Amino acid sequence: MKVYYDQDTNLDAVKDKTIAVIGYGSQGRAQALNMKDSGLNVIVGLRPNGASWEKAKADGHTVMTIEEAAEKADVIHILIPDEVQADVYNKQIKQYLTEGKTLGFSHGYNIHYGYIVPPEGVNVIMVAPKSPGAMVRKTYEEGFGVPGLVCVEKDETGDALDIALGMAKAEGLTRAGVIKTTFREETETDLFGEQAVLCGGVTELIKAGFETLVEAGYAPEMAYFETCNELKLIVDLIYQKGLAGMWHDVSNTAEYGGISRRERVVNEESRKAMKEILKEIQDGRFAREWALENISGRPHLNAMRRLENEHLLETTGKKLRKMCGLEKD
Ligand SMILES: NC(=O)C1=CN([C@@H]2O[C@H](COP(=O)(O)OP(=O)(O)OC[C@H]3O[C@@H](n4cnc5c(N)ncnc54)[C@H](OP(=O)(O)O)[C@@H]3O)[C@@H](O)[C@H]2O)C=CC1
Ligand SMILES: CC(=O)[C@](C)(O)C(=O)O
Repeated sequence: MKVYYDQDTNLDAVKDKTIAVIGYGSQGRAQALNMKDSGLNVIVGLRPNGASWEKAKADGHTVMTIEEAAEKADVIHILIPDEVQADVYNKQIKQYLTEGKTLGFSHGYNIHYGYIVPPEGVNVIMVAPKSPGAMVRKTYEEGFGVPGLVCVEKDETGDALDIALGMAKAEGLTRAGVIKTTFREETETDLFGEQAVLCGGVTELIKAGFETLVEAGYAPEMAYFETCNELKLIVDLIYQKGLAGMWHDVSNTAEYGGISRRERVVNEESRKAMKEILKEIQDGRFAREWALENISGRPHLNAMRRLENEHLLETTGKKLRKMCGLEKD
């Protein structure tokens, strides 16, 4: 796969365009500030009575309603939650998508599953940082960036890829490296990652390890240190040096014990479950389930949030870090 870096990219295709960032949350704030600091003409489209309006104004942005921003912009970059994008698009954006404009996303979900169907004559691109928004901003301010993906679903003007790469450059992503892929690949791999590995898999592993130690009589603080706090340090090591580098840096005891026992934790059954999770993403079962959950007011998500927040890890983490001087007020 081709990786695009700073030296391969320029801002020519975007420097004279007005870019509307719709939404000012995790991604919206980070991407709007980075593009603005890179000299692009950014406007922010929000709902007037929402929490983001004042936040975006305080950050120095030109803020307006979603309709006004969509009408004024050459590029409309939708950075609101996936589950509300189709409704907002159909009611507040679609009518301003005139020929030659560009519609942008940071996740392929609504285009891939067909919840948003843009009109003819409009570019459809993706600029997707592979990182939470806060790190998109932090690394940019530190002079570097996070890696990202770009996609071109439709190129009506002949420069859709240049527009996507220009936005990626202005967001700092090409400092780390940007890969060109497709809406299908980004959607399916992103959903799989957040379900089976990053958010779902890892939190279940942490909770299972934490509960095993606490139920065996060890102090929650000890269990937290071992299964959560140190996990970050090990993952940092993997991020910097790869799996081999991490095994090199930990003790021989950890290396022997870890490699000889890990398949009793993540085993054939877990791998089979991962394959099933991916199949549900690929055949649309997850998307339909998530759509139904939202139509019915998110009863399951609300219940899961309550249970998750009552978990020992939520109360022990911050309190413990403060007790140990690892976290200031
Ligand atoms: N979170 C992440 O780290 C990543 C997210 N993405 C993708 O980026 C996109 C944005 O995600 P993310 O930044 O997490 O989203 P957030 O949940 O952080 O978005 C919050 C923003 O959306 C606005 N908003 C919420 N609901 C509505 C609505 N019904 N009408 C108008 N505005 C609304 C909020 O405005 P208000 O203040 O008025 O409520 C706020 O400005 C998604 O496609 C996501 O998949 C991609 C990579 C990483
Ligand atoms: C940070 C990221 O890309 C995630 C976890 O997939 C998301 O928040 O959507």
